Amino acid sequence: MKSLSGIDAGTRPASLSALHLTLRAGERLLLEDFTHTFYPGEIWCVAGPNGAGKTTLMTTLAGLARPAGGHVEVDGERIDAWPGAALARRRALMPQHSHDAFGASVLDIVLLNRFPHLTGWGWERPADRAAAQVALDTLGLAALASRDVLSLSGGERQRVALAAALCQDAPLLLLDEPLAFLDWHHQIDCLTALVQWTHALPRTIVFSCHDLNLARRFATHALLLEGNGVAHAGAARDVLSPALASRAFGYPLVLIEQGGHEALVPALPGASR
Ligand SMILES: Nc1ncnc2c1ncn2[C@@H]1O[C@H](COP(=O)(O)OP(=O)(O)OP(=O)(O)O)[C@@H](O)[C@H]1O
Repeated sequence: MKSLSGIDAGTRPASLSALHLTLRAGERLLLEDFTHTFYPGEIWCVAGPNGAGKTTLMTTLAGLARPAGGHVEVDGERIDAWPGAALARRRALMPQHSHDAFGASVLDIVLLNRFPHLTGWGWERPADRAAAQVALDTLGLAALASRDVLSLSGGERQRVALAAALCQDAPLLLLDEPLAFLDWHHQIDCLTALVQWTHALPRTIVFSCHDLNLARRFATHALLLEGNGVAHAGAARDVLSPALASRAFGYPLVLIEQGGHEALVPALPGASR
């Protein structure tokens, strides 16, 4: 398999592996015996209908939830064997929801994610402030650095959460619906920034997303969960195809093409496909 970085998967060390992973929600089987390896330079979109298990998978891949079967490895080591601070330097998780219990500046909120890099008394160093500034600049948030996070709009707060995850400077980023609350312009800006972020080291990004068209455009690969134990993994355009997406979402989708653009859209009732 080749990624956008142009490096053969076989010659690179794996960032993240799922080995015989089985996920359940109560009695419901979400994912069964899933084995896959994620490599640097790859941007994976996790897609699937509501309740299919995207958040459950992201949380499990981050090592914050135990799978019903199988296990996860980061850099070839079982995730449950990693010391917490060392793991936090290797992988960052942006959860689906973030709650602000108290007011603080945007810069301070982003700086909180430098905790895995702090040493001694735990005071941040110039390098930590520089990393926070880079993350804010990357997401076009520099002008908001001194604003109280409680005064931000939902979309601005979402971008701050993404900046905080970038500031952690981990080579593996797990982002649960990073585009929620964002308008199209900001969705595209964020995805463009993530593509550049991925190629810089290179890093690996796994993000969940409901917009199949943005995923087809920006992700190198896709993991489509059907929510019944079945998952499809591969090149984004192959996996997010009309046939597989129609099956996963339980609604017929068609691919329309115009002037080099492609879009998956719900089929009109009664229209020929
Ligand atoms: N603690 C829990 N106990 C029982 N069921 C749970 C629990 N947490 C999640 N679930 C169920 O697990 C299933 C998968 O949830 P999950 O949040 O992973 O789905 P998702 O694909 O991220 O959904 P969405 O697109 O709506 O965000 C859902 O049916 C949910 O109700």
